[in-house]
Parts: sequence; C-alpha cells; structure tokens
Amino acid sequence: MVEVPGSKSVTNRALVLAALADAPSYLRRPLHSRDTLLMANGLRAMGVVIEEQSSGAHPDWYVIPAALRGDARVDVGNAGTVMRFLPPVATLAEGPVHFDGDPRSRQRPLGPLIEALRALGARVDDTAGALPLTVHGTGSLTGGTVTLDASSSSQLVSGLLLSGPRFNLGVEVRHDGPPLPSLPHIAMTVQMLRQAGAQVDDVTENLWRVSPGALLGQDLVIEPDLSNAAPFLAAALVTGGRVTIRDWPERTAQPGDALRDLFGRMGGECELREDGLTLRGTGQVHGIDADLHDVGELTPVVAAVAALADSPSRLRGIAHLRRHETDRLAALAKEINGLGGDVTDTGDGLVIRPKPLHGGVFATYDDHRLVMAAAVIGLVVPGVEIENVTTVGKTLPEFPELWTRMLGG
Ligand SMILES: O=C(O)C1=C[C@@H](OP(=O)(O)O)[C@@H](O)[C@H](O)C1
Ligand SMILES: C=C(OP(=O)(O)O)C(=O)O
Repeated sequence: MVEVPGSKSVTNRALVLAALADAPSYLRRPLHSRDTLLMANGLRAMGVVIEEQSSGAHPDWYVIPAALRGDARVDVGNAGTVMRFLPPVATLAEGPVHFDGDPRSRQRPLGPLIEALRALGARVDDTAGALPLTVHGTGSLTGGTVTLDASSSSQLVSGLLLSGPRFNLGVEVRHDGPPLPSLPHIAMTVQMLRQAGAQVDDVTENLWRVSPGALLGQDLVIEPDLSNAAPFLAAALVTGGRVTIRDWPERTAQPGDALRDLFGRMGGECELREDGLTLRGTGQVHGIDADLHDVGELTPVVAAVAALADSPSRLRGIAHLRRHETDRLAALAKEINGLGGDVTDTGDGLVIRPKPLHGGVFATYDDHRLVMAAAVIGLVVPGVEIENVTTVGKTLPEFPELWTRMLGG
C-alpha cells in the first residue's frame, strides 16, 4: 500500500482560490513540495496569511485572505502553476509585484498570458514576453473579453480563469490556435472554481466565461497526486508485482486517472476499490500507441515502461513537452538511448523500440518526472544511477523513502 501525498495541481489551485475568497479556508492534506511552497510563499508575499494547522510532512493549511499588496517579490522556481496562476492575482494587489524564477522558468511560455492581462487592463513590464516581469497592481482589474493562443500550455487559460471572479467584469477567455494540451487540467480549474461558488460557462469548446462574484471560504480535502502515483503503479507493472495506491478517487479531473487505461493496455490489471487502486503486473509488458496530448505529464513514466516492453510504442501529441521542466522528448530519448535503448524523437512525440538495456548514469535535467522514469527502469536494469534525485522535490520530496518502503527496504 502506497500513500501518495496530495496533488500539486489541486493544492495550487486551492491555495489561489482560498487566497481570493471572502472568508478563510482549511486545506486538508495539501502537498508540501517545492512547487506548492513556492505558491504559498508567493501568496504570502502579497499579504495572504497561510498557517500550518497540524504536524507531519504535509500539515493542513489555514488560509486567511487579505487585501493583496505590493511591493512584493515572487519566486516562481520552475513551477508552471506559480508562473501562470499568480500574475493574474497580482493585478489585484496594490503596488508592484515582481516575478522571477529558475533560469529554465525564463524559457517557458508566458507571452500570451502577459498580452491577455494587458488586454484586460493590467500594466505589465516584461522581458521579451517572458520572466522576469513586474505586474503593477492597482487593487482591481477591469477584466472582460480576451483571445489568446494557449496551445503552448493549458495553464495560460487556467491562470486567467482562477482570478476571473475577482475581475470587475469577470473574464471571457477564448483560445484561438492549435489544439490546447492538458484539457483535464482546465476541467479541474472549472470544477474547483464552481466548488468555490463561481459561475463558469464552459459549454462552447475553446471558450470560458467566468462571472464576477465572491469566492467562498472552504474546507477542502486534497486528493492524492495521481500523476505521482505513476512510478509506483509502473513498478508493479514492470516487475510482475502488485501495488495499491491508497485513496484513489472514484471520480477526478486529474489526468493521472488515465493510468488505469494506459497501464491496462500495457499489460497490467487494475482494480479500483474503496481503499484504493490496485495494479497487478501479469509478467507481460506491452508496447502502446497512445495520444498523450491531454495527459502529457504522464509521458516520462509511460516512456520508461515502454522501453521495457515486448513490442514498440508510439507516444503522440506531446510536442508541448519540449517546454516543460526541460525538453522532455529530447531528454527521454537521450537518456534511454544512453542505456542502450532505441528511442526516436519524432517532433510530435517518441517512438520507443525496446532493446536490452544496460546500466549507466541517467541525467535528470532538474525534472522530477525524469527521476521517476529512471527509478522505474532501474528496477529491471541493474546499475542504473540517477543523477540528482533530490530534484524530485518539485512535487514529491519523499519519493526515495516511499520507493524504498514499497520495495520492502
Ligand atoms: O494546470 C496544471 O496544474 C498543469 C497543467 C499541465 O500543464 P501544460 O498544459 O503546460 O502541459 C501539466 O502538464 C502540469 O503538470 C500541471
Ligand atoms: C509540467 C509539469 O509541471 P509544471 O506545473 O511546472 O508545468 C509537471 O509537473 O509535469
């Protein structure tokens, strides 16, 4: 039985919604990791009070909203959620809010959000459409209608929607461009906004309307992070073992729920029961042809399993992963090939032809999900060394302990 801590995506949305609410909120079992502490600290820098209410590795948070203020500095680290969700919040602060982060954060897509905020009435000083930037908050934002191309990241849309209820006119966001990735994450945004009392119209494809209005203080239990469950489920699949992920939700907007189907097609047997999701490896690991456009963050671990399969795989629809924590397509191809694999980066995804692998150092490029992918390969291939394991702390600091415990160590 593995207890995976709370979802990064749910925790960081819950923090933003709680900060913008008109009464305090309790967040139960939130994720405490680099990305969520950066979010909490960014909101604290703008005046929000976030208190720890219990002990342990993932204490509850009590969030007390406040009139948001500058002059503030927000370190976004390399957290996509922080760099896309907080600039819209900063338009509601009184005074300037400066944003910057890790060198990689300056290369990640932000331009369409900056332009959108300007179109909605904000003053933003940016650096060629990217970080570092300063939002000159005035305590309120006009809001209204805006069109942007968010094909580089769904978070550009989620960021505008999350603060939308607090804009004077609300917000109407239209996506115009190639297909949006990670649609379940936008559905998660809409669902959590509604749960917080916001009125959201999402009936038309690529169009969202959030009405102006107050957000409620809430008492929220954060679901386990299903994407972070991926390496544990993969471990059972590639070793012919068995693992249960505790408290797997019956219904969820998290993309990680797709693992039941993906790993089922790759040879695992999944059973969802009240106590959690159990995956039983059958001893067989099959290749897969899968469009991961909606669930891109699952790619590294799925690719690791695919490298150990009995037939080739094609992972498609994931060109946008080039601008994630690292260029994930290039990194996966290089590192798996470095162990003797045969992976081709197709531009739109990966073709993985399984070959006998050998040991070696697996570089992780400051990408938590590459650590997880390497750990899965290392279960089957002797002598795989993972470079900089601690980078997994972006979303799961206790990964090494959970992994060792699962293996009975
Ligand atoms: O909104 C979110 O919580 C996320 C959206 C996705 O981003 P992209 O749309 O940039 O892929 C996903 O990959 C990321 O891990 C989390
Ligand atoms: C893409 C990811 O993170 P971020 O929120 O920084 O975009 C991820 O966690 O796989």
